[in-house]
Amino acid sequence: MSYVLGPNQYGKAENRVVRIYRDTARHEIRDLNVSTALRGEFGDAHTTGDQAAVLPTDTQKNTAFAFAKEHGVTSPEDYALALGARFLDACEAASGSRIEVEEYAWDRIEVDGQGHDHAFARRGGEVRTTVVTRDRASGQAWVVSGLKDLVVLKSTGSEFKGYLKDEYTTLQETDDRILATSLVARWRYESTDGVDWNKSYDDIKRVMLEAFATTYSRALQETLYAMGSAVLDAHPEVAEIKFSAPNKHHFLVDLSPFGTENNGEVFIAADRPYGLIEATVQRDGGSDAGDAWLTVPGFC
Ligand SMILES: O=c1[nH]c(=O)c2[nH]c(=O)[nH]c2[nH]1
Repeated sequence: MSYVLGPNQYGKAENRVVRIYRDTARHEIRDLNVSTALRGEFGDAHTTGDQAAVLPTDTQKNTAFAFAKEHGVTSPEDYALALGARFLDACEAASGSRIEVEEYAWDRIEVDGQGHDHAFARRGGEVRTTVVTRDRASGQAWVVSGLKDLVVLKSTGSEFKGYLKDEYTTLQETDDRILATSLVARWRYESTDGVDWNKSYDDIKRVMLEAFATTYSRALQETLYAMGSAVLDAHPEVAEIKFSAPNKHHFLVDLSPFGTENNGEVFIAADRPYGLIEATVQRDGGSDAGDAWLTVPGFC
């Protein structure tokens, strides 16, 4: 039997490129998932192992990040056209390039009726949840309501420093980082009577978003505590609130090998592993939770 190489292409899939425009205090964000591929005369790479014609997928990845700064992202189309042309220039063996871009849209978080300068919520929105538990013997009922998949991001106003260090610590302290999470929050109502559930939900969400946007963050832990305290302050009908918040890490990309500065403008959004920060904010001497959390998994 003899074989010939059929259709083939290669590239780097799903580069999570986050471009922040921060020339003024009012930041802009472009959040992309970029997949690149080249096709053409790459037979030798497959059949003889000779990689001379191959522009590595690692280089394609670097180019995707460098172009987010050097060319910019005014639209997925314009960025993809530029990237695709660059690969044809850089790789003679390529007869074609294919750039696929998915863009995640972000809306500014509203604070006092105004879009915040550097705090955003991902468009598409959250899922509202409730768990109601009833006990026949006592006749009691508990309502635990909340939300999940509320993806929020601050492009500044967040630091992480002064933490414990040991011989395994490599994390650099930072005064300015992206803070992002996909929030799960659940709150227990004091009572099942006299609550306007829809109004309460809408305002608790508003209060949480506003606290996220306006609290300078020294850690996600501090931000969660501020959000929880703000909810308890504004909503006497809420007994306690629990959060589960993955720290969606955004790492600054080193563009210096390409002679390009990166002043907090281009990040790689990593999906795993992630910090998982979980906390309860409750009233001092607050009411007994009874069975409220018995069947609610995933919280400490
Ligand atoms: O907000 C944070 N809290 C942490 O506990 C932590 N740990 C870490 O590595 N980065 C962060 N960020």
